[in-house]
Amino acid sequence: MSIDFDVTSGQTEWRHAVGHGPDGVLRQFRTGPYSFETGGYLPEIVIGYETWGELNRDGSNAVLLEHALTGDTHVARGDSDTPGWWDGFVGPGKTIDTDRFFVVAPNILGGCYGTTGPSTPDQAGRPLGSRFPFTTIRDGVRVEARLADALGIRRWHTVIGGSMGGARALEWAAEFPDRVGNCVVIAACAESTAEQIAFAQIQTQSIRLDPQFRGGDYYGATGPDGTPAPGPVEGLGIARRLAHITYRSEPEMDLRFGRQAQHAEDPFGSAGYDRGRYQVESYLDHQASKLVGRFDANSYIVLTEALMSHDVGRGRGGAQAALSRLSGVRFFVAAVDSDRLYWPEQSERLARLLPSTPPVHYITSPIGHDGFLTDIEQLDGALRAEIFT
Ligand SMILES: CC(=O)SCCNC(=O)CCNC(=O)[C@H](O)C(C)(C)COP(=O)(O)OP(=O)(O)OC[C@H]1O[C@@H](n2cnc3c(N)ncnc32)[C@H](O)[C@@H]1OP(=O)(O)O
Ligand SMILES: N[C@@H](CCO)C(=O)O
Repeated sequence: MSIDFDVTSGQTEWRHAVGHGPDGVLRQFRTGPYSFETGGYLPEIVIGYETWGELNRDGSNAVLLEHALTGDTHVARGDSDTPGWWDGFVGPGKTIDTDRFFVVAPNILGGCYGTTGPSTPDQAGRPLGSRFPFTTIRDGVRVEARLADALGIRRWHTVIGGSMGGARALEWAAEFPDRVGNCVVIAACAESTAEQIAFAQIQTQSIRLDPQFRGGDYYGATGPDGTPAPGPVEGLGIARRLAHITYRSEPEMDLRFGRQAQHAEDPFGSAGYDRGRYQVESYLDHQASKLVGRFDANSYIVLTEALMSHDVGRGRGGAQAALSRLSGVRFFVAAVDSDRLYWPEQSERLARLLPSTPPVHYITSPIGHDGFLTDIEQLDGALRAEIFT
């Protein structure tokens, strides 16, 4: 499918300059036309990204930091007013020391934080919506390589990410092994498993089955009375509720919420009917409402399906063959011990398939998968000793 496309017609003032301005401030780069792995095409892809620190003369201190599913480019506060999602981990004197390293964090292809995605308008100003091509993690990496070229980075000192960010980091190593010095894969695996795909499918279906989804072309839609339609917020909210359960552990939820009512006066019928609200329901409602307020439903589908497609061995003779070729890349593999979405065994398997069979480092946390966000500082010592020496 060919689409006339003009990123300048969007609401955002697009910036074409490449390089870095103030730390932690979004910039955008036009990469040009792109043919997707499974056959789609767009005449222009823009990548939104933030940077911290200075690239040294030989370009050897560049770190690529890949965010997770609903993450964004704002990893650290930098010169901005807003804290980043890995603030304790990236910054002056921190594990990824921005006094020493030049850190680049791009929004993934298909996202909604500055990079071309389904909400990006075409030349006529109409969001791409359902016309946005099927996207893989590999597609995302390939367009990021163009950003690296433009920034003058031939080889990354390190590519690092957690969860989907870990899948992106691994795919970078497999696709461009001579461009990755170190690869840090946290709470991720070699290929999405049947269970991960199953959880993901329920999420994408809950959005698609929302009547407000309108086949993906819900932008600017109005209701029968002419007022703006809400978009598939109910479906997106259900997707986030389910996803969030997988991001947390059963013991943590039980300890935090148990069977407690959100309000002491809430009635609890003996059969669970005619009741008030359990605390955990209120918590999930809150997580849903927060995501709905900050994320585009089509991007959620595109990125979830990209993650379903994650398979480092696809087209490379399988995971073992693909990974066995990566002897020139130093790997650091980490898992969260209580993760029930990316089970530690999957990180152990990934490590076993790598030529160097590195040990798996553990984040010890009762939280579950989200421990790669809340407890990342636990990797400080090992990362300083092995990667950011
Ligand atoms: C690598 C990446 O790029 S990933 C992107 C990073 N960002 C995100 O993931 C954004 C989504 N956020 C999250 O997933 C989480 O907030 C994390 C993982 C970042 C942090 O987790 P935690 O600090 O453990 O947060 P937690 O799960 O306790 O949630 C706290 C929220 O729940 C609310 N909450 C707690 N109990 C209840 C309850 N009974 N009823 C309603 N709300 C509740 C808190 O008020 C708080 O609200 P706030 O976030 O609006 O301040
Ligand atoms: N909290 C993370 C979990 C997925 O890794 C996110 O929303 O992206």
